[in-house]
Order: sequence, then C-alpha cells, then structure tokens
Amino acid sequence: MRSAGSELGAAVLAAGLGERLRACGCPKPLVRVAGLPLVERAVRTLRAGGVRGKTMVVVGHRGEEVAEFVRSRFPDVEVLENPDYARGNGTSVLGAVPHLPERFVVAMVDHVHTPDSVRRLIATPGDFVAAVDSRPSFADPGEATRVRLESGRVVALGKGLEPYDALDAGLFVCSRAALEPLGGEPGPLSWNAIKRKWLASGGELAACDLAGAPWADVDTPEDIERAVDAVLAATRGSRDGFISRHLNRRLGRGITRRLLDTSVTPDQVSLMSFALAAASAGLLARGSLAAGGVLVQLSSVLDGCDGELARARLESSAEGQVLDAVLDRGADALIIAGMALGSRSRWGVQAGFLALAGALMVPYTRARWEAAFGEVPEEFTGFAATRDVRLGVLALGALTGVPASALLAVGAGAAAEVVRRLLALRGRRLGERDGREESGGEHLSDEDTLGDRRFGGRGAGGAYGGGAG
Ligand SMILES: Nc1ccn([C@@H]2O[C@H](COP(=O)(O)OP(=O)(O)OP(=O)(O)O)[C@@H](O)[C@H]2O)c(=O)n1
Ligand SMILES: O=P([O-])([O-])O[C@@H]1[C@@H](O)[C@H](O)[C@@H](O)[C@H](O)[C@@H]1O
Repeated sequence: MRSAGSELGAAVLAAGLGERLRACGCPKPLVRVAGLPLVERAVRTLRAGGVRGKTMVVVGHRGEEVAEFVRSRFPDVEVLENPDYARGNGTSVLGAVPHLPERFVVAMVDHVHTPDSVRRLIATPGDFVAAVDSRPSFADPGEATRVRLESGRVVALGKGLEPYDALDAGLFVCSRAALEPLGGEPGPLSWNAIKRKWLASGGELAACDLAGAPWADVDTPEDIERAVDAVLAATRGSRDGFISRHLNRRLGRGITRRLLDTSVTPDQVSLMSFALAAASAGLLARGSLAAGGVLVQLSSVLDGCDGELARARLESSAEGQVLDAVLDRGADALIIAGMALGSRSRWGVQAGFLALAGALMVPYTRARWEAAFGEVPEEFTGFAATRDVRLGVLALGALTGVPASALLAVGAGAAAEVVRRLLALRGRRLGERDGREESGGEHLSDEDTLGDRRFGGRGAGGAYGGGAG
C-alpha cells in the first residue's frame, strides 16, 4: 500500500446499493449527472476544490463495474473494496481510514457539490468538520440528514430531526485520530451513527455552513434533474454584464443543458460562437442588418455557453480561456467591420474605427491589470465594460437600422471605460505613494520600474482579455 503522505486526502463513498436508482440500469456511482458519472464528478470536484493528497473510492455493490470505471478514468485513485457494505456506509468510511493521510475529506458519491464548497470546507479548522446548509436551494429536507447547531457546531443530527437548523450536506473533513476509535461493534453501522458516537464521546463536530451554495443529493431519478439544476446554477459567470445576466444566461442555459450529455466540447462551442459572428459580419456588410443583428446576439448567447459547459463538466482550462478570449477579439473585429460597411456611411466607418479600438482596449486594460495586480477592482463595470453589453448595443443598432449610431455608442462607451480604468490606476498609485510616505517605505527607482513599465506590469505574460471587458 503506497504511503498515504501528509497532504489532505479524500474518501469517496460509493459502495451503496442505490436501490432507488436501480431503474437507471447501471451502478449508482456510474449514473450520469450533467454529463459526468457521479463518481467522476465527485473526484473532479474534490480535486478542483483543492484536494491534492491520496484519494480513495470505496466500492461495494457492483463494485467491480465501479472499480473498472474509476481505474480507467483516474489511474492515480485507489479503489477499496468494502465487503461489509451491506452493514451501512459507516463501514465504508472506517474501511478507508487506515489507508488515508491524517486529515481527509469524506464525500458521498451521490452528493453533487461545487469546488468552491470543497474549498470552504477544507479551510474550516477542526478534527471533524461537517458541511451543512442553513439555506438549502436544491436538496430535499424530507430525505436529507438534518442537524441542530449551537455556536457553529453540530450538536444533534438525524433524518426527521425536529427542530433542526440546517441540512447535512454529505461532505466532511475528518482526522484519523478522531475516527479510528469509533469502530468495532458488529451489526449495522451508518455514517450518521459514527457521527453520533463522536458527539457522544465529547467530540466537537464543527459546522461549515454552505448557506445556499448549490448542492444536491441524488437518490431517485427525480433528484437527477434537481442535481443538474444545481450544477448549472454553479456555472454562472462571475463577470457577467447586464445583458448576460438578464438575457443571455436565460437563453443560453437551455442550450448548455442540451449540450451536457453530448460529445460537444467547450472549445467547439467557442468556435461555433465565432462562426456565428463571422456569418453576422457577412450579412451586416451586405446590408442585411436585421438578420445580421440576430446572429450577433446569438453569437453573444453562445459565447456564454462555452464557459458554462466547461464549468459544468469541471473541465475549465487556461487553454480554453485563451482560445475564447482570442476568438472573442476576432469576432468583435469582424462584427464591427461588418456594421461599419453595412452602415453605408462615411461617419459609420469612422465610428467603426472608434468602436473597434474600444472593443480591443477594454479587455486589454483588464488583461494587463490582472497580469500586473491579480484581481481587477469591482469598479471595472460601466456601460461598455463587458462584451455582452457592447454586442447587445450593436445587435440592437443593426435590428433598428442605426448601425453607425450603435458603433458610436459602443466606441464612446468603451473610451469612457478605458479612461475610468486609467483613473483607477492613478488612484491606486496615489494610494500606494501615501502608504509609502506614511510607512516611510522605499521608493522604487525608475530603473526598478522601467522594466515593468516597458513590459506592462509583472511579467509580460497573462492571457489577453477574458470574455468580459
Ligand atoms: N454501505 C454503504 C452504503 C452507502 N454508501 C454510500 O453512502 C452514500 C449515501 O448512501 P445512501 O443514499 O444512503 O444509500 P444508497 O445505497 O446510495 O441508495 P439507496 O438508499 O437508494 O439504496 C452513497 O454515496 C453511497 O454510495 C457506502 O459507501 N457504503
Ligand atoms: O441521504 P442519504 O444518502 O440516504 O444519507 C446520507 C447519510 O448516510 C450521510 O451520513 C449524510 O452525511 C448525508 O448527508 C446523507 O444524508
């Protein structure tokens, strides 16, 4: 048995009978939710959430089928056969403990979570921590294990518990020291029983409140759709603009849902969005403004689906982000050129140059700011701050027959946004100078900063402008 190492490990409990999902035909851990079998989703979520140590999947009922799948997908994940699975899921946990690092996550294979919830849980101190949810959005309180809380700790738990303060979210961080003494007796042994034994022995079960974060417990066929809803709710872009929040996401969510169980990849969706933009540019240039405007908006809707699909399948990548950003810039250039030509006016072409400069400068300032300082400030908002708004204005301008005005509005809005960001940069510098004067900190000489100035901030790397502005 390989050393368990010291990094945080994980045990995925996947040994249950899955009686209520027997109709699916395959073992419950292989039931697909939002495009991924449950056991693959569980392992990917744990890894995306920061679990770097030894990961084990505990199998039981139809264990060979599950084991074969896990070994094919994750050669570095260990599969543990639990011969006592009929006694309850507590046997699955205790069977894994001796093979795991000192601290590890326990995850139910049938509880669909987000990487962010895993991150929040593993950041919570304690020998035994339970993820709970005081504001469940997708889980069924009738089926779930309920918990009572006092001072941020679980003090009672059980199905049907009354009164209760939150639901048990089926995700835990444990230590071997806490769990090793809790086994021993013969007969049924549920994971809930082990938690109660820990409490009865005076152990503290800290609570990490997910407070409404998307998660779902998949026990019945009806739960599958609810779990897909939870997965899609978690894919919302963090940089959405007004049009994206109120129009594109609503239209795009249905498209993403249909793509989840297909072999279509996020990169292919990015390319489809670019193709629609290119087609719209051709129509606009020929003067077919209405048709071109519709395709502009469809391209914008699809531009949101690639990221949703990648996040839903837990396969977001830096390569995909760069591809998406570069295609977005190319699409912007084609659409604006098409609009300018389609305006059939000299000032429409001039407005097109302004709009094109703005459509490139806004994401560029963001990319350079992120490369130099990391996160961009909240105030990077504004009328033309995000691509969805710029494309929405262009689509509307085409549909209403005023392309030149739309180009001017986008160009002016983008110019204002770039000025806003440069002022934010100046404000940041003044703030730092005041800080240095107060603390007497050393001033960087021109030589120290020339390199930065010449190469535009910390290193010359950094992806060029994300999908947003
Ligand atoms: N002996 C067992 C029993 C259950 N589990 C796991 O514990 C979680 C909760 O199982 P539960 O839903 O209570 O039972 P299932 O067998 O999954 O489903 P059903 O009740 O429909 O049979 C699941 O991830 C299941 O795979 C386990 O690892 N070992
Ligand atoms: O819902 P289910 O999978 O039958 O039962 C599960 C329990 O076995 C587990 O102890 C708890 O942590 C989960 O939240 C869930 O309640």
